[in-house]
Amino acid sequence: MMKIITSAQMQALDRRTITEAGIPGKTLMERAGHAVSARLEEVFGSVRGKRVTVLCGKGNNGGDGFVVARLLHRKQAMVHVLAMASVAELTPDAASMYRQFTRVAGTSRTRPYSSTEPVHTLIRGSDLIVDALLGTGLSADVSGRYADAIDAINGAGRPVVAVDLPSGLHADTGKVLGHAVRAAVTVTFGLPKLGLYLNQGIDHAGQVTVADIGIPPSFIDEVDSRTTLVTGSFVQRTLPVRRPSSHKGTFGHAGLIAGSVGKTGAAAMAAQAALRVGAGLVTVAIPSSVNDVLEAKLLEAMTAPMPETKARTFSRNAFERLSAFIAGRTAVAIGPGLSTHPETVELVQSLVKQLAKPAVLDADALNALAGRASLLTECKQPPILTPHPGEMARLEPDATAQSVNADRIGTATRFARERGVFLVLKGARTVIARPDGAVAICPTGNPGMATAGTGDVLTGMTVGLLAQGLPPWEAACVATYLHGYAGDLTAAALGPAGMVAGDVIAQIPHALKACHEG
Ligand SMILES: NC(=O)C1=CN([C@@H]2O[C@H](COP(=O)(O)OP(=O)(O)OC[C@H]3O[C@@H](n4cnc5c(N)ncnc54)[C@H](O)[C@@H]3O)[C@@H](O)[C@H]2O)[C@H](O)CC1
Ligand SMILES: [K+]
Repeated sequence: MMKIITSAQMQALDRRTITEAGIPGKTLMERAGHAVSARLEEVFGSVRGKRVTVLCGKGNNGGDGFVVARLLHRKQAMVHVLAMASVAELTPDAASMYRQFTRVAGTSRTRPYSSTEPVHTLIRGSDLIVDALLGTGLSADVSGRYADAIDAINGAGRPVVAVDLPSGLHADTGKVLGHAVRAAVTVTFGLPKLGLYLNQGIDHAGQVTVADIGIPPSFIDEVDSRTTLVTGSFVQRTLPVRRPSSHKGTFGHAGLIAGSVGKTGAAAMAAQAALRVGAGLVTVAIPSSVNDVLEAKLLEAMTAPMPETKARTFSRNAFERLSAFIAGRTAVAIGPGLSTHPETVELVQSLVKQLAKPAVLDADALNALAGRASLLTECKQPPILTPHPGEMARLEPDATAQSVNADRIGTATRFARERGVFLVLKGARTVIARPDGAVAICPTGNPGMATAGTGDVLTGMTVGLLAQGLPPWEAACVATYLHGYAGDLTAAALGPAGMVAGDVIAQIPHALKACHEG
């Protein structure tokens, strides 16, 4: 995992690196510029012959921009720099990089930014735009020429690469201070900043990559941050290993308590997802009258028909058999498609109270706990809850989906600590919290996943990893990352509008393979 930090923490790391590790600020700036230039070509291809407009602020963010301009000029891009400040107003490092740029490109390649038609035309005529106006030094609402520049960038409808942060975005809160650049790609330096993963930060940052610019790891270890980013390397080293001697039993037996009349699809998708993420065996406990329907949908997964109500949902008479069902599994998931029939709600509450297996509680199991979250402290093992904001609001007194989304990290951290559970608060971006107060943010996923059933898929993937022996924290983080990764592969292949949950299931093996290979 990678620590996520605030701009103040980044600035302190910057200062320590320069003063204690003796790495000059200009070296950091040069490395930052190289990282942006490399990422720009990785995403958009060779810059040779392309018109690239670099907008540079008066601080070190602007300084990074002058480095990018010089590097792209050397790669035969047609670079123009629009400077917000005269060289006399620049920070010393930025001024030095400005002079290095004009030395190789000539002063004709740079001009002062002005809110005039020729400048706007130049921006609109770019193939690519580099935003080096403001970074962690942003300290007030953007106005005046900076606001005009940001609006001109956004109005040009051209791909934008943001240096460290999209200008105008608050590094700690992800809030837009008046005006903010909408970037296709953001290259942030040292460590990820919280604002890139919160609120409007997600829309404005685009694809975020973190560039290593040589901050000493010991300094990073000393930063006090309880928030981390789930990374591909964390997933790669945490995924279960399949040794040649492995057999079905090695990968556990996942049990699902799911489904009711009209909602067998949720059970089927969760079961398929559990198998696709590598569980050895999967059995679905299902109300008896819809058992045959479910069997028709499933090949590899088994089913266990259970006593039901007249409404064809789990009945309280299923309690003993479901308790034995849970005892016979490596891990269980309760919830997809259960319905909120009063008898089923009562049954779920009784099962949760005596849970003594690694477990996932989702969907209608969470709805059964509405107003009864105190039952969770009776679980013998802390379960993983996977609410979306609406389900989260029902678990919390006086909460709404809006109030949950207004403070996603705080809500998830508080609930996980108070109830002693692992909490996956779904949404953009998904937040994973654990009983000791630590919290992780998942960088994968996209709006195409806002479609019926993707929650059931995540539930299946999570219980599938629990069944393979991953502890709850690792299972929750890895399942969420893989789920979002499979969703990203699906959106890339089918487009975000037309994709459905079943397509995400089909991409799970590809996401797994990509994460294994690193
Ligand atoms: N390890 C790293 O993170 C590195 C960071 N670098 C880059 O440096 C910037 C931070 O530079 P700084 O000079 O502190 O501030 P900015 O360049 O972000 O801001 C410039 C300047 O702008 C003024 N300002 C603040 N708010 C506004 C506003 N609303 N409107 C207009 N002007 C505003 C304020 O005076 C600032 O000083 C960081 O983001 C990185 O890009 C290093 O160069 C490389 C290593
Ligand atoms: K910027």
